[in-house]
Amino acid sequence: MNRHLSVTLVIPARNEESGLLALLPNFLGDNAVDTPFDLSVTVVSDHSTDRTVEVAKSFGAYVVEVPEFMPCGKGEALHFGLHRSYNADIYVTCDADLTDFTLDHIVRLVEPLVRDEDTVMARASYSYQDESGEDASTHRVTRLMARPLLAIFFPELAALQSPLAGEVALRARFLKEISFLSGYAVDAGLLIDTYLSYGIDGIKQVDLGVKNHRHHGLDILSLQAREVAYAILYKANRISLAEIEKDREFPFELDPEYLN
Ligand SMILES: O=c1ccn([C@@H]2O[C@H](COP(=O)(O)OP(=O)(O)O)[C@@H](O)[C@H]2O)c(=O)[nH]1
Ligand SMILES: O=C(O)[C@@H](COP(=O)(O)O)O[C@H]1O[C@H](CO)[C@@H](O)[C@H](O)[C@H]1O
Repeated sequence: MNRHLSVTLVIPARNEESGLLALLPNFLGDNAVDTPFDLSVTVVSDHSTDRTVEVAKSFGAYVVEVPEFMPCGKGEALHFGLHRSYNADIYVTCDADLTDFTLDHIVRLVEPLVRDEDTVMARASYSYQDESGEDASTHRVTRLMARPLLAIFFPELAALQSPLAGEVALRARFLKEISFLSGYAVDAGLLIDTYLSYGIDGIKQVDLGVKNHRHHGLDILSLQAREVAYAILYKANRISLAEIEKDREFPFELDPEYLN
């Protein structure tokens, strides 16, 4: 890798002050000197009411705040943050609640894009087992809903271990070509768009071992599952935008006007 390559890590964060306190020291501050490329970090505060903004700034991250007029949502935050970040060759995204996502993980996610021009997306692949080797209560939306539904409509994507993981490296030129879906639909939307444009060979998996992160209860997971199901059905042309929107409070496919 080389120092002329610019990489921007974009972290959507809604009330993540405690997550960021654990995560940001992994690659900002003293650890920043070791990057094999030019790395900048953008934290996108999504209507946070805690100290997310102050904590991110205290580590030297570039902070953008989703404007009041935009709805909350992971897709909204990523959409806004990616476009408000400094120009980079490669963008990496990660969730703010990961406890042991490090500079090494960023380097490993970027590597397939550096090695092969035809790779557009490199995505984290995590174990379903915990450190003791037991099947863990993890990837619940993935295993119970997303992979079975992908197996029906996009079988090649069902073979991915962690098709919803938020830890992804993306080539900048690809981001200019795609639309963003709102809320938790964004991860599945980006994945399927990449696949439809570049095929399975455009996507590489990077084994990052065990993922340690906060686990939501079934109420939030059920909302997540619905949004991811919408994304898969919509991209499979099995459901229309009108059908989705009558069941939602905000747009499913994000309006580029949000970026102006
Ligand atoms: O309305 C939201 C919901 C989530 N997120 C961020 O999106 C990432 C993933 O969300 P979450 O942790 O809820 O998903 P999980 O990984 O638990 O499925 C986190 O950094 C959140 O702070 C956000 O910016 N806005
Ligand atoms: O992988 C999954 O099934 C869900 C829930 O994860 P856990 O069961 O709490 O490990 O989490 C992912 O899906 C979300 C919706 O697409 C993404 O936003 C998260 O980044 C991802 O961790």
